[in-house]
Amino acid sequence: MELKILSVNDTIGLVHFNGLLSLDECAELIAIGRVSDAKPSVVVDGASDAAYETSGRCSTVVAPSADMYPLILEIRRRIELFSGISQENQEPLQILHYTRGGKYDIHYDAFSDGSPQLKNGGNRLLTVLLYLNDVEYGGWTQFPHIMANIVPNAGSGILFRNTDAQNRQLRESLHAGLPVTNGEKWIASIWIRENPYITPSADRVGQVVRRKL
Ligand SMILES: O=C(O)CCC(=O)C(=O)O
Ligand SMILES: [Fe+2]
Repeated sequence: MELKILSVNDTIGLVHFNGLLSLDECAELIAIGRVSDAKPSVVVDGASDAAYETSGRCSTVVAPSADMYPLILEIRRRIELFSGISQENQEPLQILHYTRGGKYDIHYDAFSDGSPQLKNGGNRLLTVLLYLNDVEYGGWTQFPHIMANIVPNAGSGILFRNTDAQNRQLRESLHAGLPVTNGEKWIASIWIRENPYITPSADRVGQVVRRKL
């Protein structure tokens, strides 16, 4: 693995890198995404803890078990080395697929004060996004406060901070996945918590999913 740093922004510790995954590994993750039972992506409501589908987040998601796929275990290990934060603090790796028009409107990954989600390992300190394919056009990850636009390219990725020194939402970490204008977009995402991640119990997750358009 030969990691190259392409650019850095200090305000949110945004590191744009290349080479954490090989192109073959990107293709393998996409293949895992294709064979898995993908569901519409959801957004978690900070106050109520409900997860809901919304037109503001238009993609499908799978979180394949790391026990089934050695590559996913290996990626978790690499992210541990790269981020300097224990693997235990990582939420499960998600593979996201956006088709044409797919997007994720402007949002914070960190939870706001008082969110019940904070009980599952504290706040989301860091986000790692791995771009798995070249998008024909669009699908940039945009950070309006720091005026950064990241163009998704296979094998590249970004890491950034979501929280300030008090582990509260960092204003400048606001970001969006802009609409895919042409082609499709595959990414893998991992959120890294303050403390070891506690998986919410399956039946609770099942209960909170409801449709809100
Ligand atoms: O698709 C993107 O570029 C952004 C994804 C994102 O912000 C997220 O999954 O939290
Ligand atoms: Fe995000």
